[in-house]
Amino acid sequence: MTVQSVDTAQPLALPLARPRESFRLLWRNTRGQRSFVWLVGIAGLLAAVAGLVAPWMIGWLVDVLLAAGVGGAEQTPAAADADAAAGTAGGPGANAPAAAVWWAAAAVAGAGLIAAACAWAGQAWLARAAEPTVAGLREAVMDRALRIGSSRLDGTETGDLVSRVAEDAREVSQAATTVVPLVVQSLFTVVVSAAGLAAVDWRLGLVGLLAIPMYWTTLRWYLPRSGPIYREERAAFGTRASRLLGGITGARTLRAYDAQGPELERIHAASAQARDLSIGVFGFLTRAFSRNNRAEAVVLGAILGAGFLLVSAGYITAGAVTTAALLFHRLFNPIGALVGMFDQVQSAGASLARMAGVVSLPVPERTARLHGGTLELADVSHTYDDGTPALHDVHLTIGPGEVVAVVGTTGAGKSTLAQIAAGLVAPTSGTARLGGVELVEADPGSLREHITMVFQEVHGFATTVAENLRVARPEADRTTLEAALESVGAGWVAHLPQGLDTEVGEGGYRLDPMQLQMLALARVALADPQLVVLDEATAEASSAGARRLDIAAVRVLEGRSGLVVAHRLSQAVAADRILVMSAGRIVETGTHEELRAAGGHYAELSRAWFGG
Ligand SMILES: Nc1ncnc2c1ncn2[C@@H]1O[C@H](COP(=O)(O)OP(=O)(O)OP(=O)(O)O)[C@@H](O)[C@H]1O
Repeated sequence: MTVQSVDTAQPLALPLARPRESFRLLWRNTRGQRSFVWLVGIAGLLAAVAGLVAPWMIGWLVDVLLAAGVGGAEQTPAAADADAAAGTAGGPGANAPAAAVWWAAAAVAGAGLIAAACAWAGQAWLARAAEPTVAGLREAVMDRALRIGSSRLDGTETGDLVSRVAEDAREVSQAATTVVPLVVQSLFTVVVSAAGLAAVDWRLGLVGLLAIPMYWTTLRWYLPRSGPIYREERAAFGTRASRLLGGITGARTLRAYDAQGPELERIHAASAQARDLSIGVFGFLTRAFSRNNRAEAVVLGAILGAGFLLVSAGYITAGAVTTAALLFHRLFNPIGALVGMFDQVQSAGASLARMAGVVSLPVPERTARLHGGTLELADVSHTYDDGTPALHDVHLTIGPGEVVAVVGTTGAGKSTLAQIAAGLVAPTSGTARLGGVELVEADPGSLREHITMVFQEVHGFATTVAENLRVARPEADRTTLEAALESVGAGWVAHLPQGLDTEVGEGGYRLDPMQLQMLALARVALADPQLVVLDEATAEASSAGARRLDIAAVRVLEGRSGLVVAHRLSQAVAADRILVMSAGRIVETGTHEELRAAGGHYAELSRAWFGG
């Protein structure tokens, strides 16, 4: 049994991590991949810098051509300086403009190749960094989810926890491999191009800054609207899909009643709604981008206007203005992409915060070692987090080798008692001890060695039968596994397609509930604990199967103490003592004969079950 840590002092809702904690967790999980993270950064920076070459070269070319008198333009003083720098001063020869064009073309092509190589390498390195990081993150969440108190897992938080481990991990993983590369590349391009713009001329750089408030206004307009619109569209897609599926699966019934018409109308209505919403989303995106385009047109116009004045005043060359305008133009796509991806980044950030929230849950230190002995529950009461009372002042002692059965109506508190006896749930008041040591303080490994619990719903892990058994004892060899199976009468495993190596669980060989229960009992034999807690372990099987399971349970209990939650009275008859529970209390105690003679609840149940 995997004994989970117990912490009753937790608040009910699973927490969300703050952005800083989320980032720290993410960074911690990049351990081992950091060199790839840096390489991604360097490749992104190089690609962005290589992207500066084209605007720069075109600006230079403009100056060279102007200096050469191509287009009949007059040379400004600043152009003359540039000319000197370009080595074409003193009157260009006939070949100078042509050579400059060739040089510029070669530089642009070279830079393009470098940018492409960097983008390709960056993408490959990012995959190397992101996949193990997200896998580590998922494992960290899973690890914590398995170690926090099982009372939390059984409560209202289960769904939340499952969605954090499954959906949020998928969201983060998708973002890491699709959105993050684009965001990183866009950010580098924006920063490097803006720096390039300021380096060309600080005055033009200042004019370029005008774009920031304009983009900001677009973002403020876009963000609050985008989330609800996309959510509505996704919900409409979901409705359409389920309507279509319902129509297909129910086709025979619809035909039988000749009721296709109304169902088709409903499908049509759902499709029309999804279509209209998609058109609306398209319109919304167009409006968002047109706002961006407006900002870009205004600022580009301002840069050209300011450039005209600066060139006229002789401060800069026409080539510099060309470079500045092209650099500003380079911002358009990445900024558009950043705005478009903002809500995806936000949603991935929210998922990361939810995952980090699980990892931040404290797992209390438990160090006490158990040494076996008598199980003693004293004054035990339990109320679940949602306020449901389950147990009231329960006293129970199970000595070494003693088997106690618990019977009672549904909701009487049997399972709660079993989980407290197994150390899986901490009672809200009172104590549960084994050999004088409190179970809630016992080291999980020590608890696992001494107490094993079998639940009614036995899980078959998607792996081989052998690995399913090794959950209880990882080092067990095949002979040990076979002996354990034999001891519970599960010889049928040898007749499975690949015997112990048969894959079971999701997608594998389908084991029936009785077979799964037998594997669970074989696990108990492998774990070899002092105390076994069986919670309705045979309730699901058919009567023939139930008899075989009863025998297996009796064998597993031989030489051990046991607490058996018995749904069928036949399970309780052989017990040394029987407890009858009602509304969270133990109302009768005794052997089968004593309780029958007493004429109380048990006698009534017994008459109904066995007759007479
Ligand atoms: N995780 C939980 N969160 C909140 N309430 C719970 C939880 N588990 C059980 N309860 C409630 O506690 C009470 C006792 O339940 P428990 O499962 O211990 O009874 P039981 O005798 O084992 O019932 P059954 O035979 O149906 O399994 C019931 O009212 C039940 O609804």
